[in-house]
Amino acid sequence: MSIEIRNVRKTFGDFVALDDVSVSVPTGRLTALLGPSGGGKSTLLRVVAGLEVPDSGEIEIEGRDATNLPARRRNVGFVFQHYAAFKHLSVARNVAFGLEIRRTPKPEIAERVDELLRLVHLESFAHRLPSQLSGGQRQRMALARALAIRPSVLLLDEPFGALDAKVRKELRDWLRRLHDEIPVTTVFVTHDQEEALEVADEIVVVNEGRIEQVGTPDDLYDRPANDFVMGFLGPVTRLGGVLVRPHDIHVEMLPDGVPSGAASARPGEPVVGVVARTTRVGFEVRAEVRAGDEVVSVVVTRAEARALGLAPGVAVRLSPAEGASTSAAPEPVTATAAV
Ligand SMILES: Nc1ncnc2c1ncn2[C@@H]1O[C@H](COP(=O)(O)OP(=O)(O)OP(=O)(O)O)[C@@H](O)[C@H]1O
Repeated sequence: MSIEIRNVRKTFGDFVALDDVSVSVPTGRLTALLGPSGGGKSTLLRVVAGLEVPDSGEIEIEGRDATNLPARRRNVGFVFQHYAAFKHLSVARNVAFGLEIRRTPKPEIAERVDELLRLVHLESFAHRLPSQLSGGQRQRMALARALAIRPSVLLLDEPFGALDAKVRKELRDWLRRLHDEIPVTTVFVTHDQEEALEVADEIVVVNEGRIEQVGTPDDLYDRPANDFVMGFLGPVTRLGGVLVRPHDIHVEMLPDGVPSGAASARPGEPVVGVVARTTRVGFEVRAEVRAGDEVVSVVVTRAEARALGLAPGVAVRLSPAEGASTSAAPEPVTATAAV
């Protein structure tokens, strides 16, 4: 394991930002800290970087106790959402900065900067000032700068958060490829579940100062440890007392309508209801089915919707599809999330 976080507690006044957090970050992997705003992701990253001192607990980096090491001696590279470049220095000098303060010999610096600028596809921008770069290019420069010192771990705090959706997506793909090329142990913070599912090898779900679950994207999506993880990783709907993903619902038509008294199914049993509304979004059809007191969200493909004759007013029987992940749904108020 590259980073071991053991029983870390961090408070700000009365507020508990991290509550006895323990997690291991595997070597050479791309790990996402995922969770809602204010959950403690950035605080956890900052504790690992040495920018925040925990009240108690331990941090080990590459087998070495780093709990009391200052940030500059932890050999970590760090990139923030709003990257502060040296405005008056060229891109190349910004990338070289960490090496210059470490008194690395000049020819070695020049070679390393060339290599890094090639890696982040900024070789033709070496002599520009940061203000002459786009937001995405600036974040790539920030990554090159963080990598310059050959850190044993790379910590990224919402590195693409401030960019527009298209650039964000491009950078996300690029980060995945970059990591495959140079597999430095990398931890990045995101509140975007799609970003975590797409990019990370491993996801740590952080909420209210605690770890909810650690696993691969598949583990978390298919085998969520609890309702929170299930709801956070993708849309869920309430179906007869359980939570299920809207596309994991098997739909059958009831040509004779809803049998009387059939709406009160027990948890886990099929539910019958009437389609209230259908909406086509791209290749999907989303349907709202009114079943007793519940409104169930269902997603099927256009072809399925056509084959079934799914339309407002028709009666259907709904059940979790084979192999669907389900979870108990204790709170009707929050159970039906937007699809
Ligand atoms: N220096 C500080 N002083 C007081 N409270 C703080 C400080 N830093 C963080 N907090 C609080 O700790 C909690 C966790 O913050 P943190 O930034 O770690 O959350 P986060 O999960 O990264 O959220 P976001 O996605 O919004 O950045 C928040 O409620 C925040 O207000």
